Amino acid sequence: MKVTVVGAGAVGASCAEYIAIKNFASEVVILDIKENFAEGKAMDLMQTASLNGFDTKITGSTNDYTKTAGSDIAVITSGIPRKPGMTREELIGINAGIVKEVSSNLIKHSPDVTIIVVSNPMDTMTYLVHKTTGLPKNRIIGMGGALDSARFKYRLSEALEAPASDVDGMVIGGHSDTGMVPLTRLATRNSVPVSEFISEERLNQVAEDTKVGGATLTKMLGTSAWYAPGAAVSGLVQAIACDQKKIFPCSTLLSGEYGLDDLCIGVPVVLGKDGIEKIVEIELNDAEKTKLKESAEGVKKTNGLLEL
Ligand SMILES: NC(=O)c1ccc[n+]([C@@H]2O[C@H](COP(=O)([O-])OP(=O)(O)OC[C@H]3O[C@@H](n4cnc5c(N)ncnc54)[C@H](O)[C@@H]3O)[C@@H](O)[C@H]2O)c1
Ligand SMILES: O=C(O)C[C@H](O)C(=O)O
Repeated sequence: MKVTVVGAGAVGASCAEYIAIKNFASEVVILDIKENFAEGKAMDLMQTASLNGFDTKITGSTNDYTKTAGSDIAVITSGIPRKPGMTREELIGINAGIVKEVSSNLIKHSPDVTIIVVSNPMDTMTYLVHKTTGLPKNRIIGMGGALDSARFKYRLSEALEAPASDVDGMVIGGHSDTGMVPLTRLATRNSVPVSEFISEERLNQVAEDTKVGGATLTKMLGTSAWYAPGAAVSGLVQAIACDQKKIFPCSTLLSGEYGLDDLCIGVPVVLGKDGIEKIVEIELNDAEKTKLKESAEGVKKTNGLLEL
């Protein structure tokens, strides 16, 4: 199993590190445009192999896509991150060109690749890859919901004073400060609805904190987060590489599911060797349907800024 990670920055390196530590891939290639940067990150990571006990071979490449040839999965993290006070949508001007060029280069050398899009604004970048590459829809996956759901579980665990491993919950909708839809009604602590443990007001606070999870960290760090994003991407890569058939909320092209059409947005999907093997349509209540519809309108507005 060969995995390419484009972008050797904060998220790309974190993602490569988690993939290696989980030890399921034979090879990870990291590619960046900055001279020797990916090679340096790869060497530094390889020097953790004996310490962390993995056999994955990690190599770096300065913009040489021949080294990525035959990749089964490619992760696109190249592009600029936001700074405090910015929205993800403001990154579209620079990142759209980068994502378009990178996805085209990847496919030239790996025609059967499954692409995971991370660069922001992620739902729109995922849609751009659909519009410009012609890859089948099951092989284009946007990562946002897996991260947002992890942040939701973190906030729930805080509110419940329980370990995150005891908590389950999912965030659907667009990966934006206003568009996320944390499904509080369906969140559980060891199968018990969380509403049995905390007030509606506290649960609403959990949802609001979840939605601004990325912005909160960007304010604290001066740039956006990387550990949880890297871990979330590695979870998707592992689900595909190991044909796990796990459900994650991912950004995928909808054609009527959830009453939505011609956009990529986060909904639950089954991930396995064929990428997105199924879109799971769960029954939403009226309030959730309205929030998802509003979120979709926001994503479509950003998609409208693309020069296709
Ligand atoms: N979807 C998500 O959940 C999520 C989470 C975190 C970050 N992000 C996004 O991921 C992106 C990367 O964030 P980061 O913190 O790693 O940024 P970063 O600046 O640390 O790294 C980005 C890297 O991309 C490289 N790059 C730029 N243009 C390139 C090109 N054409 N080809 C190859 N490499 C190129 C840069 O040289 C840099 O090393 C940002 O757009 C950020 O908003 C998304
Ligand atoms: O917040 C950001 O801009 C980066 C990423 O989308 C995140 O949620 O951490």
